[in-house]
Amino acid sequence: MSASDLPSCNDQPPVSALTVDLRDLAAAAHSPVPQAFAADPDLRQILDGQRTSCWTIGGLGLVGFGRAAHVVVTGEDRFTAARDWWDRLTTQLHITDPLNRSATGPVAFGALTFARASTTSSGLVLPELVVGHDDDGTWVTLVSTQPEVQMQDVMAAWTRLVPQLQPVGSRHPDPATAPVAVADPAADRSWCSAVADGVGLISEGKLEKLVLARAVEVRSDAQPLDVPGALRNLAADYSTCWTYSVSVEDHADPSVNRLFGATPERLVRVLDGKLHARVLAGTLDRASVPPGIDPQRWAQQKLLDDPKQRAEHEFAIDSLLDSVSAYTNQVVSSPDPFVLELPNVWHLASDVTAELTPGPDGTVPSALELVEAIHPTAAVCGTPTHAAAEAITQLEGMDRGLYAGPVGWLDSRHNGDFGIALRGGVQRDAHRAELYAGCGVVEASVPAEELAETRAKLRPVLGALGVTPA
Ligand SMILES: C=C(O[C@@H]1C=C(C(=O)O)C=C[C@H]1O)C(=O)O
Repeated sequence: MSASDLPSCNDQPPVSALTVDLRDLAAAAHSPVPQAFAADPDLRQILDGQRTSCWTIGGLGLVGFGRAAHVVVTGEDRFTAARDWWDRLTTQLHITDPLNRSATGPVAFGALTFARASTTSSGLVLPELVVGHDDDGTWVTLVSTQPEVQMQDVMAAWTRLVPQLQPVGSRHPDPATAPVAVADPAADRSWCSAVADGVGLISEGKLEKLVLARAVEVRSDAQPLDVPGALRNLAADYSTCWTYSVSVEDHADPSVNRLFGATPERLVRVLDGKLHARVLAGTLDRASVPPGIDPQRWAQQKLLDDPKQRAEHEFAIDSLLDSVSAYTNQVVSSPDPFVLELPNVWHLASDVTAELTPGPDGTVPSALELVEAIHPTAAVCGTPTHAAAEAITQLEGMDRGLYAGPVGWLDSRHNGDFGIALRGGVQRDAHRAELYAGCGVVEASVPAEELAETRAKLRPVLGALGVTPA
């Protein structure tokens, strides 16, 4: 299925977009922008509300409010259909953007399924108002159905859509009414046997690596799940990860099928003709350090010096380099991975940058084009890709939906930033969410250890939701 004609959801299509510098907006007479925010525009202060889209890291990034248009796409051509919709939409918009740099002007938030055969909706959302903050400044973009947009319209939209400032920092609900993770020992056992089957396929030479994941259900009977609160907690406690939230479908109840989490893995960023990626594969639970051992030495020994972890990482980095080779003549990647420290785990990580080669028309490929070329890497699928994807379908026995798919944003100049939707989940309704975690499986993998690794990866999002540990 492909994107249909504009508009996808609203009766009236957006026709214009205006970007203003936050300083100008805050300085205008009767501005609704709090002076405290103008002085310190840490986006985590406005990361609230039920209809918020976000992509933030340490207070920088983008937060979107409301919905001016969206597109839902599925199937193998979901990337091209989304791209076509966005190109058509932005060509038709009258854009006033004096700042004219990455992420200013209209931006869409997007989430796409891991598998082409998934029945889950992929898509893009163009929020009505976006607040952006990077090292060079802070701006606000309003998308409107009116041909002429003024500063007053941006102020009115701010008043209507932007929540009250919240202090940055994590807060957790009362343990007495905390949500619970539904324990399912039989599902854990069958997941371990799927891992053993995966190891079997590798031993038979059918695969070299595959990534197997499982889902955990969280329920909150006493009160609605606080997903905005979880986003604020993740953004505060995991400030080196990208906190994301996108609702592709437009449900009257905004909690239905909302994707959320905080990922440490950047699939691809396109910024002014350059590509950036952070590949992760190889994991160590920080809670596993034996007493009396220096944690840094332990991490070095168990990750950098361990052939199993290095092999897992090698597959992931090779798959990325292979898929970007057609788009660049010059790739820079450190010869050895480094150890990335997160509050819950250490990962083997490699940062990659590349100069994109312009096509005959002088433009470089768009972020979404690269996302399509790169997804799925062996960090979340396996090697060889197609055989691993088939094994995942057979062994996991679930539709991954948006988990492990690309999530992020794109602008109208082909810039964008996409991560892999990990360390999070999908809220199903006001009282229920499904969270996901997976691990790379190689010949030396031990099922019980992989199960423990998924638990370590689930800790951040469970903690952010206030789930009481079992
Ligand atoms: C699959 C996940 O994580 C991926 C798998 C990793 C591994 O196997 O070591 C590490 C980081 C991610 O690339 C997940 O978090 O669900």
